[in-house]
Amino acid sequence: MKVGIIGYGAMGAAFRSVLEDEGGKVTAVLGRASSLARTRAELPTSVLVTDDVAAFCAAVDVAVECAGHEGLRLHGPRVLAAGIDLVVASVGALADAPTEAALRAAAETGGRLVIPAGALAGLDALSAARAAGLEEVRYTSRKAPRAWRGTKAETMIDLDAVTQATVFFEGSAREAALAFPQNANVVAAAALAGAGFEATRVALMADPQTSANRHQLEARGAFGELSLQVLARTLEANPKTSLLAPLSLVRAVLNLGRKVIV
Ligand SMILES: NC(=O)C1=CN([C@@H]2O[C@H](COP(=O)(O)OP(=O)(O)OC[C@H]3O[C@@H](n4cnc5c(N)ncnc54)[C@H](OP(=O)(O)O)[C@@H]3O)[C@@H](O)[C@H]2O)C=CC1
Ligand SMILES: O=C([O-])CC(=O)C(=O)O
Repeated sequence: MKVGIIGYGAMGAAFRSVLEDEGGKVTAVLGRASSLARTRAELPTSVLVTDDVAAFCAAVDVAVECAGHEGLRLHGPRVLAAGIDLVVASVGALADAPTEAALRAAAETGGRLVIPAGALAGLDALSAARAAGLEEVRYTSRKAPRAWRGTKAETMIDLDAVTQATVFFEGSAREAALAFPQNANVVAAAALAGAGFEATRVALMADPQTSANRHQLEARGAFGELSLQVLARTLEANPKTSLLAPLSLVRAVLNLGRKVIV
């Protein structure tokens, strides 16, 4: 399987490293023109590094998006339309209805759109439980103040002055995913798996006592109750992003080529 990466930042690089440890092969990277030289320098010459979507599509069987909401919106539909399966990290982009519609329409006749759990756990149970009816789904994210820098959180809470775990946002999964494109992709995946973007409730917290990303998921329905917590190590290159996220992308890609899928 020839694997392509769209967006080679912290997640893309971690994904490639783990995929290759697991025996997979990255054959192409699609980046922005402004960062091609930097990306080229980080990769062996056998990997195509390009900003040309057609050339990228010709070089891969499967694509993994690690490029942020705008990157998924720009490239996702074209990659799917070329018949290439697309595993996405920036799931929160689907909280924008036209983007969700464009991706679903392209997947209808093209490659499959794969939405992995990313840094969260429990999406299998949530998705299964939905068939019997979900009454409540709540997600809470707790990250160090530095993980919220450069985001809308800076206008909601004084990240330099926070001394204890503090909630600075409460709302729906749609509101969270659109307002925090670098930090609330997991709740978009939970919403798509379970109760939907409106009914899935979200709280976001800054916690100066933690260096990990803490994800909590609670659900209640006809199936019973679910309560879980992921205390995730973050990537050195980006404290917003949990290591579990690129690991989840690797699992999703490898499962596409397996006969026995767990
Ligand atoms: N599902 C999940 O669990 C998680 C999902 N995410 C999502 O993954 C994304 C990537 O995370 P991370 O790697 O840590 O972020 P980074 O900021 O480290 O990397 C993003 C990369 O995407 C590139 N990029 C931006 N726009 C485009 C574009 N139009 N085409 C191609 N490449 C582009 C950037 O390139 P440049 O150098 O030019 O800026 C950069 O290299 C996040 O933005 C978020 O949406 C993140 C964490 C968890
Ligand atoms: O990596 C994480 O901890 C989760 C994250 O940023 C996201 O969902 O966007």
